[in-house]
Amino acid sequence: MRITANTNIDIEQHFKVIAGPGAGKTRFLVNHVKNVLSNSCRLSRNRKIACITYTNVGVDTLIRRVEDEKDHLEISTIHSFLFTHVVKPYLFLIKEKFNLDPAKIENPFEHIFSKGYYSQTDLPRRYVSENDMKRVYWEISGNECNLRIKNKNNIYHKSLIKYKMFFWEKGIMHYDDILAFAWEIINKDSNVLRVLRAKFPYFFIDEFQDTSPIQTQIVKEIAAKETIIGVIGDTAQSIYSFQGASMQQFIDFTLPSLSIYQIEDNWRSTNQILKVLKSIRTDLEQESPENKNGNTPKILVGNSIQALEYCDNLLGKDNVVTLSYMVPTANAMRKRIDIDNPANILVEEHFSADSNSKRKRLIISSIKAIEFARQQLFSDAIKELSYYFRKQDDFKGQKISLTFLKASLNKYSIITNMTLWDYYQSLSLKPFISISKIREGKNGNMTAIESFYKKTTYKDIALSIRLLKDESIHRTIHKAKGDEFDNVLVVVKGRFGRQYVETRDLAFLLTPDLIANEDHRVNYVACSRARENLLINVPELSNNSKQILADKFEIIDMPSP
Ligand SMILES: Nc1ncnc2c1ncn2[C@@H]1O[C@H](COP(=O)(O)OP(=O)(O)OP(=O)(O)O)[C@@H](O)[C@H]1O
Repeated sequence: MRITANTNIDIEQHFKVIAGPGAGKTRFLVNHVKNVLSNSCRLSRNRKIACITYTNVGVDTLIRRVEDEKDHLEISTIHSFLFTHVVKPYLFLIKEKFNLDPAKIENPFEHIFSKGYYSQTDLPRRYVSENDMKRVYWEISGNECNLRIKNKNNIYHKSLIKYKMFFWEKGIMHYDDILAFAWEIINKDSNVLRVLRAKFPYFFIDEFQDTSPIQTQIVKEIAAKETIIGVIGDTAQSIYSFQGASMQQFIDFTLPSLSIYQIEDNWRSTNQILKVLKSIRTDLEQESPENKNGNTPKILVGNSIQALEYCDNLLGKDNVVTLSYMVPTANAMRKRIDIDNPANILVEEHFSADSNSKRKRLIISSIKAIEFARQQLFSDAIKELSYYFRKQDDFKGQKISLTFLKASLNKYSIITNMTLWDYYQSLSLKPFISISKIREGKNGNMTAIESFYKKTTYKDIALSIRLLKDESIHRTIHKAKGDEFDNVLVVVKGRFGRQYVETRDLAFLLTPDLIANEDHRVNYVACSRARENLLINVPELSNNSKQILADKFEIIDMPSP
């Protein structure tokens, strides 16, 4: 059934809302929450509405929009919700199965591959590479939840569990473990579900297209009694397959007497931007109900920093949000450096040549902290650093961290141009830092570690740093999901260390296929964030493509740098 964002639907019926970008899904959710708050007799101080959204941006947007009605609401990401209400309080139920010490387990972390732990497992080196370990995920099959490796048919569950247990023994739980543990717990003791349903008579999930199979399974188990489930999403915005999500999950999702609603229209973007969006996506004829008119979208061909300067001149400095596919590109835009073919390397992976984990952790944390502080994320910066100085001041290392950060920010223009070697030496001169010496080679022959430190720059590392919470104007597309901006510059580059190739990297405009191609969906999400002005930067554009795109875009060549 077709509805609008302001329609009041039956509050005691499971529902699924399907709609394109800017249709008002978040607005619908806010409106529906208000409707439930006003009309439900099943809420109290201890019985709340759970609002789950996939991103921190989503959480913040909802909090902002629901304003002062937050008391009967629990707004969080699915990981944070399941950690707080299922895993943390009931971990003891599965402690034997996974050899866990509930007292030790802290907040979850991202999985960072550990060579040391890997070498202690019986994982067959010939078949499972270190790189494969980045694609480990949990999968439910029948009555079991098993660890698997994406794109591998063989099941290495027992060996993978052994690897994971090394982390758990140290109190380190990964984000994906939360879902598996939550599933194990609710299947171990039905009382957990009973309590959960009693606490949350309504359970709404935004951005449901990015839900993984385990999450869907958990939601269905909650829905079996009492709790009303509502899911909202858009298949064309499914961009988290690397975390196990699939758009099919959203398409197939059903519950007994589920009502299905559709919201059409696009309230966000101008007709000119909608023309671009419609050319990428043919299954949806979105119109602007207010018939918003604006500027023709632009393709800026050439150097990305010149493109950014062009935007500054056209729309005012810092009035454009740049959206990039990869973390290094977003960081490079922030630092106003044009980089080609960024690779997708985690900071920790850069340091594989250094086997001294204490030294490399301190160096990595210090760089992370400086970069967080540069983005005004001071509490993240201090959290990252204070551990190392915890015994050296009366404030658990926070005072020393602050002094370090202040001095580093003052000298940032020098630090950012240092080699890692010089940076490491500047750290070792600080009286409150104790760092073990790097062994140097003899007779002009550098050791592997020395060579890495001398050939890598601080800047190389800084470009790979992911901000935990990114609300800056230079973001990755994934971090901009659910958000909207007046002016957007989508920065298109070669990716994963590959040279830019127009037929592949600009295919989302030239030969779009949102069903089969996640990269196209990611770029579609980027373009659909723009309210007034959409600009796309590409390194080069063939004459043929210029002709194809000329009916939707003004094409502007940047002068040679
Ligand atoms: N019925 C409406 N009347 C006026 N403005 C609306 C209406 N619905 C939505 N909007 C506005 O349109 C913009 C997009 O709405 P919203 O963020 O809810 O869309 P969405 O469907 O969640 O988008 P996306 O999936 O792309 O994140 C917002 O600025 C919102 O205020």
